[in-house]
Amino acid sequence: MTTIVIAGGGTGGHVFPMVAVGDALRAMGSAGSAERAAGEVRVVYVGTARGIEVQVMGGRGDTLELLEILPLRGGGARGFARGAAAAARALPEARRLIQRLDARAVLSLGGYAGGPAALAARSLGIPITILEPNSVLGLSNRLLVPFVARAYINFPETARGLRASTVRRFGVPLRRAFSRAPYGARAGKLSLLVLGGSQGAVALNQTLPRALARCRADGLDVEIVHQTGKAREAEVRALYAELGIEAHARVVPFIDDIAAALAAADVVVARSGASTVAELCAVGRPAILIPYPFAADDHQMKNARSVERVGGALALAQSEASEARIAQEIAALAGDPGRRERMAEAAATLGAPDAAQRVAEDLLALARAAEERPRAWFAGRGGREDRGGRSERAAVAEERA
Ligand SMILES: CC(=O)N[C@H]1[C@@H](OP(=O)(O)OP(=O)(O)OC[C@H]2O[C@@H](n3ccc(=O)[nH]c3=O)[C@H](O)[C@@H]2O)O[C@H](CO)[C@@H](O)[C@@H]1O
Repeated sequence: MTTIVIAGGGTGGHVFPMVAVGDALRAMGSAGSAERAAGEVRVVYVGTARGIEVQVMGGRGDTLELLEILPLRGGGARGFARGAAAAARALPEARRLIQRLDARAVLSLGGYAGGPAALAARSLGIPITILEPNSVLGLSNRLLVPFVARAYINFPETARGLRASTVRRFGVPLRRAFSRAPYGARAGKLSLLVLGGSQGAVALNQTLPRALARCRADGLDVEIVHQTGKAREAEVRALYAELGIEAHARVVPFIDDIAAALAAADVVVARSGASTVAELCAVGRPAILIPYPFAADDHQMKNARSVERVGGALALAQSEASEARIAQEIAALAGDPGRRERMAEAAATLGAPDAAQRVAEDLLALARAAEERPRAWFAGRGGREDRGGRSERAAVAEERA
């Protein structure tokens, strides 16, 4: 059996690609698959108690191991120092965990747990890889760059600063449900889907109801499905009611089946987290993207611009995204089904629904190649020295026995 560790977490943007790769790996190791002959595949997720991995992986019955780690970003210099100290303390714990799991490869998505789990594995001579769905490498993945055997990326510009031999541009791994859905642009009623990312978006919660009210006051037949984020639905529902348009708005905190919601939408108004954008493109829907303005290195704007450049979306900075402007853009799209159709087509050119499968295949090949090689090969490249010619794994197995 080959055990692969997928580490990271925090928000949906980290956790859902982890799940996507994990499911693809398991499918490859299950009966009926060509890779099955080489043995079963076990996937273990490593995260922290603070992220949504606890709910997501917990809800799916996956194996999730938790490390105790603090964020490096967001608390200023003192917060960084505290986080770095906690990460350093987490290393021995992570090392014991990787040894206990007998992991053959580690994939880090960044987030709190990704760095320590991957560094621990590297120190044991186990190949490590990173996955970066955004155009700019996250902090924890950036620290791992010198040690990685592979960097799975989505945007071409992410390759800058990475060793070319390690780069594989497969896209953002998506859960299986996401695939191209035919787009029947028609005049008449417009179904709008508002997505605030895994946590919802306060700015969209405040602006979209008012924009919808304007559209309807101007005689447009627009209906809305509005995802608000946890514990925000009551206030958003109240706003639609106050504006007298509650009959035209379905307000929900979270949507379990985003693929179906996208397929049912004529136009999507959304934040531009990497997975949201990738899912939009995989399904092929026109969008108005309003990036979260405080994302690290403004990466959401870069995500949005990449779709805008091919003609699949309109990217609106939050400072420009007034209710009047949004209403105006919705009206323009409502009145031009041909344009919407072209945007849907354009967005779909960026779709990569097979990214999870491609990452899984490459990762498994890497793990199996490493299994066959003496551990000293890795140790010679910066990993820990082999003990007396025996592989580290053999030494660990002996210690355990
Ligand atoms: C505020 C912030 O820093 N956000 C970051 C976070 O966003 P966030 O966690 O919002 O991530 P994404 O937009 O990338 O992905 C959201 C994921 O949650 C799922 N989903 C969302 C809502 C819902 O109701 N149901 C549901 O299943 C989506 O289908 C998607 O798979 O991680 C992304 C990936 O690193 C980054 O690009 C974002 O900048």
